[in-house]
Amino acid sequence: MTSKPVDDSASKQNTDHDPLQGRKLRIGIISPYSFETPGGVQFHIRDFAQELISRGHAVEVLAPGRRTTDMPLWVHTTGSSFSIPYNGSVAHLSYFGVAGMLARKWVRQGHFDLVHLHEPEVPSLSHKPLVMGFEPCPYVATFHAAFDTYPLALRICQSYLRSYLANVRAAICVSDSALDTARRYLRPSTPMSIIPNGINVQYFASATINPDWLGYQDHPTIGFLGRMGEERKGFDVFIKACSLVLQRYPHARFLCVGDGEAEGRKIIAAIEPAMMDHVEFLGRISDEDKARFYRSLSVYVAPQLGGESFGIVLAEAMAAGCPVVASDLKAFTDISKDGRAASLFRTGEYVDCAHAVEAILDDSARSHELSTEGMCAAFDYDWSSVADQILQVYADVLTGWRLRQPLSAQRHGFHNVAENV
Ligand SMILES: Nc1nc2c(ncn2[C@@H]2O[C@H](COP(=O)(O)OP(=O)(O)O[C@H]3O[C@H](CO)[C@@H](O)[C@H](O)[C@@H]3O)[C@@H](O)[C@H]2O)c(=O)[nH]1
Repeated sequence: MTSKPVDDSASKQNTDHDPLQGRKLRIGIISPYSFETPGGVQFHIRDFAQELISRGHAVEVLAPGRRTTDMPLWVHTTGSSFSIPYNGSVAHLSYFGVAGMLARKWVRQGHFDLVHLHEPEVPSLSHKPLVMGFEPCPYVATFHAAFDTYPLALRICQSYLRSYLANVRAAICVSDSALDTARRYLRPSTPMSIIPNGINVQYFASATINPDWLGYQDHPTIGFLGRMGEERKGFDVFIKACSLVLQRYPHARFLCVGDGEAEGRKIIAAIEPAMMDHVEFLGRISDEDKARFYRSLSVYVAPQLGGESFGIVLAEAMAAGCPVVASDLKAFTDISKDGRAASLFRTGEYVDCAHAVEAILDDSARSHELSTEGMCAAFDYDWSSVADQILQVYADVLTGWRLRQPLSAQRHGFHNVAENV
């Protein structure tokens, strides 16, 4: 799946040239979620900010929660957050008290050319500048969420959100599923583009193998990565499938990365206690180890049950050349190029999942084919092209913004960069 404009008014995608023609921007990015816990949106914002900085743009990020020592200096935090269950996950947000005032002050003092809001429909920081009717520069929004069942709370708030999101000048949706979400809140006239999440392909492709995690012939290693305690991540499907694989491959090892070991153990105890001796919990690992993990596995399994807007984990594993077995969710089917770049099984069907894993372990040619196809497909998601596509949206928005300014402001060079785009 590559970037594509959703309608005629959507921005043109062009990766052949610098969309900003050499201009450097001051960009503010607001995350709805705390950076204290790992998550797809936070990783996306962090890596995109790094890509922009490497291209010479000035970037500041505002997020809920507290600062931790591993956060880059350009990440600013509100100092506190609260947790709520959201789309099958637990989200750490800032909304009440001084959050709105902080967000407004941060936008005003940042003197940004453009502010990029992530998931502005979520009651958190990225929603605040819109609610306050405060628009010193244009707002672009990225929609990440995909819902299997649309939450009642969001349905109730739909018309309220529609009125506040009217100030979004362009929307970016990470997939078709995220576009369905965005369409509920945005006016049809808002330009919307589908631009996927990004990864650094080279980082994964060149990671060194970890001999401890390396699978070989009759001793394969099969991996899971994600929050094990969240039902939608499908850890139970993984465990049940693994117990079948173990019957064919008694020396197989099952390596599990991510938060939620305690919940993971409870799930195993409840459904397949015999698997306890064969599952190894590696906990939350560094990004470097994550790349080495994917590089070393015989097979990576993505058994998610729903609520996945994109599936960044598939793209990561594919970039590392790891054969992937994934549930046939819409977003995963798109990334897998309809099953050519990853082997798909019916969502939730652990027997199918086990068969798909065994088909790869049984046949080295199949394993090699998936590895090669996956690596090729992963290039669609490399930051080099994903960032170009986002910058093209910025360029279009800034041009439109400049045209909206009174002639006197244009003449005096206000919104300096927009003027030159
Ligand atoms: N280093 C490290 N990274 C981790 C770990 N656990 C998870 N991650 C990383 O965290 C990111 C998100 O992983 P998921 O658990 O799969 O996604 P999510 O937070 O539910 O993300 C949602 O948004 C993404 C971005 O739009 C979507 O891609 C995804 O499908 C989902 O909708 C991925 O880059 C994944 O590698 C860990 O222990 N260590």
